Order: sequence, then structure tokens, then C-alpha cells
Amino acid sequence: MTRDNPVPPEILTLRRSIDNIDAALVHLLAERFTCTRRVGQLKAEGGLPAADPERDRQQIARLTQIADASGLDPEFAEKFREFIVGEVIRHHEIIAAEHAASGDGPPVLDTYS
Ligand SMILES: C=C(O[C@@H]1C=C(C(=O)O)C=C[C@H]1O)C(=O)O
Repeated sequence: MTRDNPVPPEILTLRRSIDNIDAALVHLLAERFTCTRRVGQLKAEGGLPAADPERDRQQIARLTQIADASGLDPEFAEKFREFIVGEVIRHHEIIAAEHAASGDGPPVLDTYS
């Protein structure tokens, strides 16, 4: 803003709340990725695929209702979920590759032995 157009005080007040909300979102995402990384490790140990479409369908239905009820655009909510889950799947694929390379993975069915 310029000297002739100072930032209105209410914007400054709102920005303090926005900063708090952004910090909470970062903390929540960090906690969420800690949980999903552990899911990835358990999936790798159990030979389960990274993606779980049925779980995705359940989450989409649940979060669409929550978005509707809370005044958040459901289409935005789904784009946000897809963005996060896409990163989770990327983590899971890395974890699975590292697990396979470590030799600790479940025995690979060798159809030629
Ligand atoms: C975390 C999991 O793996 C994937 C990621 C999900 C998520 O981030 O919510 C949900 C389902 C899976 O596509 C899971 O299967 O629970």
C-alpha cells in the first residue's frame, strides 16, 4: 500500500487470523503426512498397493457432505483432497521402492522357479 492508501486496520486484523489459520493448516498437514507415511510403510510391508480407490470414494462422499455443510465449495474441497492424496501416493511409491530395495519385502512370486 502507499502512504496515500494505507492498509485498512481491519485488513491487518484479518491477516493476523489468516496467519494463525495458515500455521494450523501446516501443522495439520504435517501430522497428516506423518500418519500417511506410516500407512505407506505398513502397505509396503504387507505388499498392499499405494492407492486405495474404495477408501478414496468413502472420503470423497464424506468430505463433500462436510464441505457442503460448512459453506466450502465441494469442487475446491475435492481438488484440495486430490492434491494432498497425490502427494501421499508419491510418498507411498517411494516407501515401497525403498522397502523392495532393502530386501525386506514380501517374497515376490517367482512363476518361473
Ligand atoms: C493413506 C492411505 O493411502 C492412500 C491415501 C489416502 C489419503 O491420503 O487419505 C487414502 C487412500 C489411499 O489412496 C490409505 O489407504 O489410508
